[in-house]
Amino acid sequence: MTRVALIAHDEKKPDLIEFAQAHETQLGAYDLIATGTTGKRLIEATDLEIERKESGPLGGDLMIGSEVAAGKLDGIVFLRDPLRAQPHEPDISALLRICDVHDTALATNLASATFLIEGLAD
Ligand SMILES: O=C(CO)COP(=O)(O)O
Repeated sequence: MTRVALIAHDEKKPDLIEFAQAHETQLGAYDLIATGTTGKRLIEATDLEIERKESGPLGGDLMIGSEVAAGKLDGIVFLRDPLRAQPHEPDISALLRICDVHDTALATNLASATFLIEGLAD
């Protein structure tokens, strides 16, 4: 089954929620995982079932990265906040890097997230 990770930094969580609501039917057909707070907010705002990992600053990005390394994920939507530094920047860089190592589809803004989700549907 297609497995997708959803992640957003705090300033971008409203955008990700709106995106998930707009694509709820399609996302509902997938195995979904998310970092802790992102998952909590998405579950509150949609009817999607989502497996929650740790919060990003507590290792959630790395947990999702380990799934990428294990070849378990088909795509990641990761709406980063480009305007604020994050305390766990090394973990974020590690996740982006491992996606490139394994050629795993990664969207870091809404425009590319739309392409990713449309691509998964094909
Ligand atoms: O910090 C994050 C990604 O780097 C996201 O973590 P939360 O979903 O727990 O806010």
